[in-house]
Amino acid sequence: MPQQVEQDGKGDSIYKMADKDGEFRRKPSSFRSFISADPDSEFPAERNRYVLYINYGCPWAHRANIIRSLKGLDDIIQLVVMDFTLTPEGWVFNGNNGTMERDPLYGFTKLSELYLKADPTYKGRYTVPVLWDKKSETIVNNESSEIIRMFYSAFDNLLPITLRESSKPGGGYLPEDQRKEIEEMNEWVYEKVNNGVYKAGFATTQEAYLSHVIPLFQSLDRLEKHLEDRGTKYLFGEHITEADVRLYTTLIRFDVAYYTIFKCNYKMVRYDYPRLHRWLQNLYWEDNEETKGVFKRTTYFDAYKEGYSKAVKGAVVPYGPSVNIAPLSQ
Ligand SMILES: N[C@@H](CCC(=O)N[C@@H](CS)C(=O)NCC(=O)O)C(=O)O
Repeated sequence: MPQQVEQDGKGDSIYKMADKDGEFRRKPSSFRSFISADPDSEFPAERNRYVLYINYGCPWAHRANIIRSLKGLDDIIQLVVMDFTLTPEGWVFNGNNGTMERDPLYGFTKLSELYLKADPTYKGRYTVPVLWDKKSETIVNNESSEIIRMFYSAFDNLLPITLRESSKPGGGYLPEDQRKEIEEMNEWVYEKVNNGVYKAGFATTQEAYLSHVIPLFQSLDRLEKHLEDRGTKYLFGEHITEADVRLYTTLIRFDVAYYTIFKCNYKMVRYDYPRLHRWLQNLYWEDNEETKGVFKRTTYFDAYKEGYSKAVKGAVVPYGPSVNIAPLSQ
């Protein structure tokens, strides 16, 4: 019996994501501490003290991976990459797909071991991303929306001036003057798009599926209109904000994985949403001051196709599409 399923008692298989009523409900994350620039805090920003555990398939882990590199924290926060195939024992280290054979810190083979080291009484799901503190040997935080916010500025004193939020022309990844608007968008994009694809994909009744897939496409229409009305390169102007990062990790998986595997097939980004498509292409292909080539470098299409196929319990990976993302000239 898989450990996770035993713990939350939700069914006979880890692959069964929906509750009895056919609805998939993502559970709140449990570890919610913050790294701080204050040297006297519980988790002070220090070089080589923290480790980010991810896999390349997960869109929430992808957010954290993108911001880690955009912020120039690659040499400050260690990255540990696990296999993207969900097993009956949860996420594992196995050396597959170019990932690590064992946890480099403790030699663990399962992510659950890390959670239980942090808290032997832990009863939740063993999710990525995880931000680990090597000094106090515990999980600082396992909620991506909070991990990325720590990365924006907590380590700024350790970074060259140009990489600090205070020197960014647009005000950084969460500019104070746009914070309200960005947070408003975060809310519905999370509910209807980021998590909407999962709620459609893991639904086990027609009713549950339709109740999520329809609002998903209405929200993509709304995002397309937002870009049209604003006429800006990114969602909130000429600089990347967290709204762009949070949407990117879902849209880059859309045509290659969610469209087929999660049955989100009413429209395709590439054919039906010209502005979102161009926005996505710019983020992926451009290598400039804004993107630093990080979006492309952290994108793994094969992991999306294979990882999601296995997560919905089918071992068969879709053959297409023939082009993962069209070049910028198209
Ligand atoms: N709210 C969390 C969600 C993280 C999450 O659900 N991650 C998925 C992978 S995409 C996971 O690890 N699932 C394993 C499981 O639920 O057992 C975050 O944003 O960090």
